[in-house]
Amino acid sequence: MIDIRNITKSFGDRQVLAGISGTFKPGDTSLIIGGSGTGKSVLLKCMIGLIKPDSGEVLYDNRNFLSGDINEQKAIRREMGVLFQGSALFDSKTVLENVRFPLDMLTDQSESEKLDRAQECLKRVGLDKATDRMPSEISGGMKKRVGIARAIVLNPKYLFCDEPNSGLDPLTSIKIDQLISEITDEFKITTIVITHDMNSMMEIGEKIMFLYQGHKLWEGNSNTITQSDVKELNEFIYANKLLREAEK
Ligand SMILES: Nc1ncnc2c1ncn2[C@@H]1O[C@H](COP(=O)(O)OP(=O)(O)OP(=O)(O)O)[C@@H](O)[C@H]1O
Repeated sequence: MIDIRNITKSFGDRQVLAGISGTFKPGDTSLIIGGSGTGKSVLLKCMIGLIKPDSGEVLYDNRNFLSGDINEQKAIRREMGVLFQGSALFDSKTVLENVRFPLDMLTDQSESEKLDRAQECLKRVGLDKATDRMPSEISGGMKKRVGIARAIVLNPKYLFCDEPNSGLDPLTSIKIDQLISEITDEFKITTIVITHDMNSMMEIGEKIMFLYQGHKLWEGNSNTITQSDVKELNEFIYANKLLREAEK
């Protein structure tokens, strides 16, 4: 369970997060949605420790990530998996080496243990036959799968995905969403996905938080999102629908 409490962040005199609170549960794929520049990525970065908020708390299973002691912070970091936008694979490493990388960096497992675990994760994402390929030789959807395998290789309790569908066609996007959702459910991970993809919202939004100009304006799920009376959310959904129509 992740609890965020009253997170604020400004850059100069521009307030980007104006006091965001919320709870994210294990086994749920929770979405943070909103238009461009509304603070989604900054919020995610505050949660994983890449940006220090001006105020507020982030609790990982009741452990205070921002003001806890350094060893506790390290332990929490070790329990996080992150799928970055664009997958962020190492171009000079094979698929298998990319997935093995966190094990090389953060564990003292034997070579065979690391190999087994990396292969197991690649199998889980359906890429066990692509282990020796280079990132330049695989499709965008496969790269995302490698990114997911790498994000789960250390068995995370918390998984963060920043725009996992960016650059993918609608069908591949749905498959990636389903994979994230299945893995979340299977391993009871607390997963947070940043997206502005309408399909994702309808397919995997067990909990959805809508940000608008640094404020949380609405919270609900894929069943309640179309019934909201929040004008800004309805406009966001409408704009998304128009975009989808235009893409057809
Ligand atoms: N390091 C920074 N320094 C100054 N301003 C920043 C910094 N990081 C983000 N911002 C600003 O904070 C605002 C929110 O940015 P953020 O990246 O969180 O938006 P977003 O909702 O994720 O948008 P998008 O969907 O386009 O990625 C933007 O106006 C951005 O320019």
